Formats: sequence, C-alpha cells, structure tokens
Amino acid sequence: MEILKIILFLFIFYIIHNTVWPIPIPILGNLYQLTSGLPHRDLTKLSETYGGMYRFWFADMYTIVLSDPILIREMFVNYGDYFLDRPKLPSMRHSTHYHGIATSSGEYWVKIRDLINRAMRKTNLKLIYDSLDQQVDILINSMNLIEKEGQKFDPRLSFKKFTMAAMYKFIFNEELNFNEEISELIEPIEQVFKDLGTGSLFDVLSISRPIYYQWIEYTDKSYPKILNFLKKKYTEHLKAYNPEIQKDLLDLLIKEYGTGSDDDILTIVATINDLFLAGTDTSSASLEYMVMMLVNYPEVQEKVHNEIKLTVNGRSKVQLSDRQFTPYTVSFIKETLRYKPPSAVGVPRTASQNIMIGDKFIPKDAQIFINYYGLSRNQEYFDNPEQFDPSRFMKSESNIGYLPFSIGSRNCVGQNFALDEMYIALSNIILNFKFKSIDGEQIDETEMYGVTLRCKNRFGVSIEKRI
Ligand code: HEM
Repeated sequence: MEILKIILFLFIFYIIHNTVWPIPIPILGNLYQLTSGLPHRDLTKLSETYGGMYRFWFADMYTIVLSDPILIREMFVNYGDYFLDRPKLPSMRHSTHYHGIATSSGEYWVKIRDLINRAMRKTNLKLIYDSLDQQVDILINSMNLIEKEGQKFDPRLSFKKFTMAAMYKFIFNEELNFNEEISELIEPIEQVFKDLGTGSLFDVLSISRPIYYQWIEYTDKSYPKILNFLKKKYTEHLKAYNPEIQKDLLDLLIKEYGTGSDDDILTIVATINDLFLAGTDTSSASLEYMVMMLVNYPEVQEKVHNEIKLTVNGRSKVQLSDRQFTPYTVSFIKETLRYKPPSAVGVPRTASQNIMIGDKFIPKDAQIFINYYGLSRNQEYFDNPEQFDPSRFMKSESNIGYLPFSIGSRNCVGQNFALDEMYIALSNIILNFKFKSIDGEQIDETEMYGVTLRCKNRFGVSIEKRI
C-alpha cells in the first residue's frame, strides 16, 4: 500500500513538475525542442511560456536556463559562490584539460582569475593601449587602400586582424605580423568556436562520453594547430625571460607558475589560449555586426558620424577621452551588443550544491545557462525588443536587463578592454568612411549559432572616404 502511495505521489509530482517546465522525452530530454538550428532562439521562445527561469534537459544534463535579470543577479551575485564553477564537458576537457581560465573551476580558477584580473587593470595595460592606437592606423590605412582600389571591405577579416593584434601585444608584447603562420590560425580559431558552440549531443549525453572523448581527440585538427603555435611562442619567450621585469601576460604567468611541471606549462598555454580566443572572436564579431547595422540603418549611421565629427572638431583621430561626449555612439555600441549578443548563451556554469532560488530548487551539478539572447528580448526590460534602436539607451541611464558581459565575480574578465577596443575602432572608421551595401539591399541579419554569435552569411560592403 505504502509503495503504491509513493508511486502515486511521484507520478503526481512528475505531472505537476512537467506542466510548469518543458516536458522531456527519454534519452534526448528536451533536445527535441531545439528545432530551428538556432538554439538561442528556441530557448527564447520557450521562456515566453515557461518564464525567465526554467529547467531544460540537454539529453541527460539537467540545465537551468535563465533570461530574467533579477534571478540572474540573485544567483550570480547574491549566491555567486555556489555558481562559480564550469561543468566538466568533453569539449572543454579536450585540449586544455580544464586548465587555463575559461574552463577551470575551484581554487585553481580563483588563483588564475586573480592574476588575469590584475593583468587587465588599465594601469597595467598601457602598452596595449598604445598599440591599439597603432592598430587603428593600420586598419584605416588598409581601408584607404581598399577604397582606392574599388574593392569591397570584408569586416570579418579586417576586425579579426585588429582584435588579434591587440591580444598579441597583451600576451606576447609583440607586434603581430600577418605572415602565413598567423593567417593560417584564423580558420582554426573560427572552427574551434563553431565546434564548441554546436553543443554536440555527445557532450551532454553521458553514456556516449568515453567514445566521444576519443573521437574528438582523433578528429580535431584545429585545436592542435592553435596550441602548437602557442607552445612555440611560449618556448621562444622563455629564452628571453627576465625574472626582474614582467613586460606582458606571458611573463606574469611564467613568474607565477614557473616552468617546472607539465601541469604548470599546460596552465600557461591554456590561459593564453583562452585569452587569445575569447579576446579576439567576441569583439571582432561585434564590430562586424556594427558595420552591418550601419549599412542596414543609414539614418543611424549618419547620426553616429555627425556626433563623432562634431566631437573631434577637425582632429583626424578619435580618442577614448572623446567617449564621454558621444552618448549616441556609446548607445549604438550598447544596442548592437543587445540586439546581437556575441555570447548568445554564454559559457555554462554549474551549481556546487543543492540550493533554493526563490521557490525553485536547483540540484547540485545542474548546468546553468544565461540565455543572453533571450535576456535582451525580455519585453519587461526592453520595449519592442525586435527593433534595432540605439536611442533606447539614451532615454534612461541604465537598464538592469542589459548584461552582455554577465555579472558577478566570474563575469567577462575583458569587459572594459573590449568596450574600449570596440569604441576606438568603430568611432575612427565611421569618422573616415561611409558604409553601403554592395547591391543596395539590406544585409541578411540572420545569425549562425556558435560560442560566438556571427552573421550566417559573411558579407562585404562598399566604403566611401568621408574626408
Ligand atoms: C564584445 C566583447 C565580449 C563579450 C560580449 C564577452 C562576453 C563574455 C561572457 C558572457 C562571458 C561568460 C561569463 C560568465 O561565465 O558568466 C565571458 C567570459 C570571458 N571573457 Fe569575455 N566577452 C567579450 C570580450 C572579451 C575580451 C576582449 C576578452 C579578453 C581580453 C575576454 C575574455 C574572457 C575570458 C577569459 C572569459 C572567461 C572568464 C572566466 O571564466 O573567469 N572577453 N565573456
């Protein structure tokens, strides 16, 4: 009799539980509900029914999907210590074995994060800021040439080079020379981001993991290329290393971790790998989207240009100190990050223990996703969220729904640098050039899903010198 009661109770609990949250099916869980090829959009649609926090089984991985900024703050700030770690997914183990900053957890992560936080302080970044200025000159010169020769401007390639050069300076204190070796890294980096973001079924289906580990180790050609390159740079750097002076990130890492064990070397190489990848793809994808928005919304382009032109008042270059006088340009950048959040569902976290958030129970080891795309479409915080409208950020000082860099102590470590880098690149190119579509049509705004959200169709634009 007791057994029957328990079964009945469990059955009723299951029914109630699944009427408030999406219903899973055996093996696949809720994966069958990701039908459009754009998971961030499917997850956003589900939040219209199930709210800003719901449970979603990625195969047999219990996952909490968040798009409510109040709950995100509650979890990542007020209860932040319980949600600091990353889940241990095969694609994250592959190549860096949970070393470095982006995929590690626990005390190991605390130590490396502290080091990178210090390295990213503005006072420690003087070199890289000087180099940004130089990189802007290189970008403008190359665009001048493209315009003169009547070629089309390829935002993806140009911004990739720009952001790679900035990271290169920060990590190695070297100017980036686009020789064949570096150019050959662009493809593998894109591939790694695409693979990581695809959210392979095998990543989340635990029974398939042992085979999947072997499979990616055997088939992946992109990561080994990147890591070999970085290892070679590390070995060269070590030869010239002077313990008295730390000139760049690699010096700081060598000082902190030494050159002793294989594990230390893996920590160093994995960390520079994380910064190189995280620091190049996101900002360059955002700059690419900014050019798309300038082309698709010509009236916005004119407004940004006029504001910048008025501010520089005859000077040939925009500086970071001009930013405070260009609120519309700042709003344009914010709106692009809202409209096309480069990190659509972010990098997952995991719960380190059972915990209640409001009236919702989150079990230990649950995977936690912030759906940044869903968050930026949350109508409670953004009027007409499907409309691209930079002026929405002119109306009010701050909006708690705007969180493209996440929040709490594991937010984006490169946030301030990314904002500076994007402002300086965008404002200078718009001072110098007018952007137009090649065929007079709007550029297709559809995204391609990956760790970084990119536009599906790589596009070129025509540019016209302004001054
Ligand atoms: C538009 C540009 C960028 C956006 C939107 C962005 C966004 C994000 C987001 C959402 C996360 C996940 C944080 C979390 O787990 O809650 C993240 C992590 C990270 N970002 Fe960024 N990011 C950008 C640029 C950069 C740049 C330029 C760098 C390097 C200089 C960088 C380095 C990192 C690193 C290392 C992490 C992992 C941090 C950790 O696990 O402790 N990002 N970023």
